[in-house]
Amino acid sequence: MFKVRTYNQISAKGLDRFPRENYEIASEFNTPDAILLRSQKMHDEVVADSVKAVARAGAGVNNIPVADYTHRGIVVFNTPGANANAVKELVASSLFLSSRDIFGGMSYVQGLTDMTDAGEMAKLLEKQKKQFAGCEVAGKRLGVVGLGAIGALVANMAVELGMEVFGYDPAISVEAAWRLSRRVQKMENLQSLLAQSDFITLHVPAIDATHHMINAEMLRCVKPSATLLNFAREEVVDVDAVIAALDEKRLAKYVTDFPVPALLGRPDVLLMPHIGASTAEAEENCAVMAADQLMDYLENGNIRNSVNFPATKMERNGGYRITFCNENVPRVLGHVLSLLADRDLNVIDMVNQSRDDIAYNIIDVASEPSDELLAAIREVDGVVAVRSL
Ligand SMILES: NC(=O)c1ccc[n+]([C@@H]2O[C@H](COP(=O)([O-])OP(=O)(O)OC[C@H]3O[C@@H](n4cnc5c(N)ncnc54)[C@H](O)[C@@H]3O)[C@@H](O)[C@H]2O)c1
Ligand SMILES: O=C(O)[C@H](O)COP(=O)(O)O
Repeated sequence: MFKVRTYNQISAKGLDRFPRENYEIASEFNTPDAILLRSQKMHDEVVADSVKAVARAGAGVNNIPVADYTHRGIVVFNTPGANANAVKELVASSLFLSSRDIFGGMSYVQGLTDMTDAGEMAKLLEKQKKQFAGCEVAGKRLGVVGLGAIGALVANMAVELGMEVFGYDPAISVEAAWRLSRRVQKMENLQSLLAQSDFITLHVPAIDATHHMINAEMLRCVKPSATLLNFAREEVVDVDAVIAALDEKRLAKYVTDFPVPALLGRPDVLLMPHIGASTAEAEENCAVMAADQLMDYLENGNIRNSVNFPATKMERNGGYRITFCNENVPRVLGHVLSLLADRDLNVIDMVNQSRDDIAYNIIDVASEPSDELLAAIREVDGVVAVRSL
């Protein structure tokens, strides 16, 4: 029986993937085999040595101490692209909400509680509507920073809206480049993108390289009429620099899914409570994908969509499966294979993959590995974690 500890609100569709005859799912377990979460901050959480994997039902993993888990042999998964459409749709809404005074107009109408005569009201609205006029997004320039799962959808959507679209992503993957409309123009640097965009939308992960990538210096490049949209993470933007730019009319508007108190009460900001991925569809997609990846790892040792371990898959063709991960240094695999040979264990099939400092191995053997063998593997210099499946 595997125990999966959940944090946050995980879609029931995802939880239903776990067959209850093999899995116990609960938000309280002292020694779970795996953790399934969304935005729960794990940096200060004590995670038991029993944990073999952590699945993030979502994209961003900055809430997880990934490097620490890697050293402990804990595989961290995420669900690339599973919530991208939800974010794209919120960005589309935000383009419209920031270019037209939809909120202002709606609250003005709702405030006319003293009116009783429909004719009078219609006359008043026709007279007052000019205060809520705005602009169209068609024909405007959108700069998309980060062209991964979300950025590419946003860029393509904006092309369809008739916008002129520019993209900046120095590390774009081949698959992401294939997904991108040919009408998205490639920018060589962030400053050039910022200088010509009417709207700038950020879709990069929160990593060291993107910390405060929008800062005072970068904000000096933007047009005073520009709107900045941040649906990526709070850390990507230096919010003090944004407030200074808004105060000095060097930036027109800031729209973000990551509000801080200093932004409250300003007419030039639109603040949302981190709802980019909060649709039934996205929550379901993420939870199902995360659950499937976790089960394949717990039951078969296969790794798909991990952010710290190499993608590894080996079909099961009978026999008994041993998996182990080790520091990515010479002789560890050879040493483990010699332990198998010493015990006359025949290898049916094996795979060895590495990623940065970590290596991961699946070995299928003809007879059942003993506890003594597993303990001997665990003792090999450089081995971090061993399992028999
Ligand atoms: N608001 C929300 O609810 C919500 C929902 C989903 C994701 N997110 C955030 O959006 C981020 C992106 O999600 P995704 O699914 O598109 O991820 P992704 O990994 O598919 O794409 C990220 C892209 O950013 C690019 N990139 C990295 N560093 C860059 C840099 N310095 N400059 C320009 N581009 C850079 C990468 O090359 C990649 O193409 C997530 O990491 C998460 O923080 C927020
Ligand atoms: O990185 C993500 O996937 C989003 O920020 C969504 O976070 P959530 O799952 O907490 O809504």
